[in-house]
Formats: sequence, structure tokens, C-alpha cells
Amino acid sequence: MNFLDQLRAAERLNDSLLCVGLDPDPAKFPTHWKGDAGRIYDFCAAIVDATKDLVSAFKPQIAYFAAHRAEDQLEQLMAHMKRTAPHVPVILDAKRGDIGATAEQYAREAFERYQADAVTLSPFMGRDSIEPYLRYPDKGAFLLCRTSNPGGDDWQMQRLADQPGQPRLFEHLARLAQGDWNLNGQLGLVVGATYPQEIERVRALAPSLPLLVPGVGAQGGDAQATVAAGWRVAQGGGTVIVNSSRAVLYASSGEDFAAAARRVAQATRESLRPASPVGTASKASAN
Ligand SMILES: O=c1ccn([C@@H]2O[C@H](COP(=O)(O)O)[C@@H](O)[C@H]2O)c(=O)[nH]1
Repeated sequence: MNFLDQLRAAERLNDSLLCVGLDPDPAKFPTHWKGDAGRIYDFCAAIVDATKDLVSAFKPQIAYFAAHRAEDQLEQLMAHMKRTAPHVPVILDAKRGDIGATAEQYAREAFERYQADAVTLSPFMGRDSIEPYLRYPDKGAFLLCRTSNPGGDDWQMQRLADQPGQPRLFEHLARLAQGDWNLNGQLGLVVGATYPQEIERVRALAPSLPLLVPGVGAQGGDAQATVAAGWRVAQGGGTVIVNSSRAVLYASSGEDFAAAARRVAQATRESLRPASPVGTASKASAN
């Protein structure tokens, strides 16, 4: 099963557009584990176990593991997710971007070492920096397009004078990802929930691509506006994968942290309900 099929199956099974982000920060761990980087696996596995029937995807952010020399715990966690939640695709948030030869190694890391189903990439170095990931035909790749942070304006909102209509950089990228760059239909785009108008614009330019949307929860993005702007499955278009990390992970600092995470995940899933049921499949999207 390829990444998109896996994603749509998980959305339907769990009736959800929510992605729980796994950003383990030992300084924020529950009191009994606080500051203990040796508990990264235990913490994340407990969150996975508590939410695996509520999500369409999980998104571990690699920096939170690498910073604590916890890559072995990330490998363990990936294996845990494959074993206990095989129906939930895992997007490795690595934001890689480098020349082709180096990208080949990053692709091996994401897809062979960690067994991720999809990866996030920075498209700044162009098409040849993306191609090595697309050689894994069942895997997905999400390109940073209109990110959730204020500094995204610095590049992504600039206009390209030599393109017809002088599109903004993020608009140009959305077109490329929907078109020429998407060799085997593996690409998606990252668009922040903090900019619903731009989600709508990206959706217009990339009607069928899955959009990974971080920014609800701790960053204050509007869940309902995100779904209204980006979810087009009922019309035969693309879906949204709406990520929340800190708001779920650190819902409680007590021993009840996993139960509290589950409650927040449940409430967030509810806040992401589209007008038609998540499982809606039009003719086009069922293909
Ligand atoms: O534009 C982007 C791209 C990626 N992220 C990542 O998503 C999560 C958000 O975490 P919260 O705690 O829900 O704010 C985090 O891993 C970021 O690296 C993003 O926020 N914005």
C-alpha cells in the first residue's frame, strides 16, 4: 500500500484528520520523568498507545531525538508504532534538503533506517534535491511551502518577477508540486494552520495534494478554518493532516499524562470535523 492509500485508510478507520506530533522534550516530561532523556521512548510510546485510535498519522520530529543522542530510541519508537499501530502512517519531520548524493543518504535514513512512511523536506535546493526520495515509490514527501512561523514571510511571500503573474514563492512551489515535480504522485505540502487564507490559496493551486498542516494547539491556529480551507475529499480533492504536538504531549505533568493527552487529542479530533464525514470518498478520491 502506498503512503496516500495508507493515509486515507487511517483517516477512515479512526475517523480523524488529526496527526499527533511526537516532539519529546525531557524538560517538559511529567514530574516523575522530568529531565530524563532516557525516558524519551517510554514517554512517546505511552502517547502513541493512548492516541493510536484517534489519529490519521504520527509525526516524530527528529531534532528532539538527535539533540539528546536518542536516535536509538527513535528507532525503537518507529518499530513500536509499526508493531502496535500498523494502520497509522508515520511522517518523519526531518526537513532535509541537500544535493542529490547527500539526499540519497537522507532518504536511506528516513525510509530504511527509521522505516518512515513519509518525510518532510525543504525544497530550497530545487528538484534534484527532492528526486532521491521519490525513488521509494510507496513513500510520501511533504515540501515546506507556507510554514506556520512568522519568519516564513521572509522568503515564501516574495514575488517571482520572472514568472507569469508574478506568483509568490509559496504559490510557485505549490504549482510545481502539483505538476512537474510530482513524478509518481508522492508529494504533499506543508502549510501552517496560522495562515488559513494561504491554505485556501495552496489548495486552489494544488487541488489533489495532501496538506500537512502544523500550527493548531500551542501555535494558536484555527482548527475549523484549517479544515474549511484545505479539506476537499468530498469533492474528489486532497485531504489535510492537521498536526498538534505540545498541546497533546504536555496536557498534564502528572502520572496521568497519557490519559490527559488522549483527552486533548479527542477534543482536537472533534474540532477538526469537516462538514461531510471524514470517510467520504467521491469517485475521484476513491481511485
Ligand atoms: O511550518 C511548520 C512546519 C513544521 N512545524 C513542526 O510542527 C510541530 C508543531 O508543534 P506544536 O507543538 O504543535 O506547535 C513541530 O514539530 C514543528 O517543528 C511547524 O510548527 N511549522
